Amino acid sequence: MDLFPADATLQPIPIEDGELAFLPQLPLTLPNAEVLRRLLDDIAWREETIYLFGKPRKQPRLSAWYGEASYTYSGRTFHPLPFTPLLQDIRRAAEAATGKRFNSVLLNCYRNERDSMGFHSDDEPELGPEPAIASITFGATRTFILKHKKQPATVKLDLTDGSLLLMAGTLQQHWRHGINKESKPRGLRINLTFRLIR
Ligand SMILES: O=C(O)CCC(=O)C(=O)O
Ligand SMILES: [Fe+2]
Repeated sequence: MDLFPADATLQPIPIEDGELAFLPQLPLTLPNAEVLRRLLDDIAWREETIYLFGKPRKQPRLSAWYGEASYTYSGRTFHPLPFTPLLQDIRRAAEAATGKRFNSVLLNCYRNERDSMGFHSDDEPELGPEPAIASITFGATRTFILKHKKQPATVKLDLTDGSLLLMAGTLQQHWRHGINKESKPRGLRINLTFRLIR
């Protein structure tokens, strides 16, 4: 009997200038499909407006913040909603799988293949210089793309249903990441990025 099957422990993904590790299935008490359904129904999803060169634009996805610490973003202070029992369970599982501590979560809902996330680094000062961020996916697979800031290096990872990707070390200093729109039909996907805000 294999007591430590490879897909039950966090596997490092070799990458220069940062740390990445992947767990194909985060151990949870509920099946992934049930977690997806509850997150879709229970989270206070918002379609945020962003201003691009002064013009209002709807973000191409739904989002929500939950947790125990307020945070500042683009000069505004946000007060997240308190963790729900399900989010507490997922946080505990993420902490057990990674050995890191988290006190807030950004949720993003990609309704179909047209929803996306622009390239960015999660490098807000309140996350600290080497933040550990646990990215957990439910539902459809989408390709997570990392682009190095100084070199022509690109890394693509398929983030599958129930998986956890840990970003850590100097990754946010050296890489941007995002989710592109796709032309092939994709179903609903919910991603949670757990963070520690100081
Ligand atoms: O949806 C994803 O996999 C990426 C989410 C992300 O980059 C973020 O929440 O900062
Ligand atoms: Fe991010």
